[in-house]
Amino acid sequence: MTSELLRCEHVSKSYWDGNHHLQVLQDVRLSLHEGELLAIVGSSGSGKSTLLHCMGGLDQPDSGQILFRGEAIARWSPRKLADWRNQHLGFIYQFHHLLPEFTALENVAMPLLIQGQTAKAARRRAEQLLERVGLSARGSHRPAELSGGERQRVAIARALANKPALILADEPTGNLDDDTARQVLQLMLELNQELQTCFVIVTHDQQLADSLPRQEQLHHGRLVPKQATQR
Ligand SMILES: Nc1ncnc2c1ncn2[C@@H]1O[C@H](COP(=O)(O)OP(=O)(O)OP(=O)(O)O)[C@@H](O)[C@H]1O
Repeated sequence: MTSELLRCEHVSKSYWDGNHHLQVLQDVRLSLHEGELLAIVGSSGSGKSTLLHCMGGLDQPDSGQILFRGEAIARWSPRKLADWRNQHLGFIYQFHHLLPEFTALENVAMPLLIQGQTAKAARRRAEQLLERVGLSARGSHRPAELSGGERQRVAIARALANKPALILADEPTGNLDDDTARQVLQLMLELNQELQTCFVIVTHDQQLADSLPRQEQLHHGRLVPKQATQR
């Protein structure tokens, strides 16, 4: 059994919409191990993105806590939180969020340059990553010159640049046709196996979640057994 990477302990979160408190997460308890691949599934508005944001320290729970390798991230200073994100986390979004004025290679190299690597080292690693995601011939293309699936492959390569322990992916295939979505998902599964990088993949696609090794279901902000959402 590998050791625990991230734990959500009794995480609850609500938003105030001007008139009411909207309870978005309720007593979420979740343990993730190094190298795991987990799908978080649930209908629109069930709290999936909010939970992912809390896991990545981009949003704070009202109560409960998130622990990374046993340390409560809420205790960290904003600087430590930012350093932690840079060193240990990668993010993938539904819409790739690549920088439009930079090439695929430059987009992948960017986190490495920000981390202080030399231009040469960053370029070499970016080239290796683009090759791994099947895009070595596309390094000089800008995002607008790539297909949707290629853009997501670049986004995956960029998320992996810093060799993170954990990748948080919010509907990474939500904007792709079925075939391309399957290929992108397959790539993430392979990378999870090869690199032992832990992936959390948020999706509302039950079929996709069923093809993954582990899934947790959110229903009105609570983690529930799968059959409980089918009522
Ligand atoms: N910053 C915010 N302020 C107020 N309400 C919010 C905020 N962020 C999210 N919500 C609300 O919280 C609920 C859960 O949102 P969340 O984005 O986590 O759901 P989701 O399961 O990811 O949905 P989807 O699949 O549609 O992206 C929604 O009702 C949403 O409107």
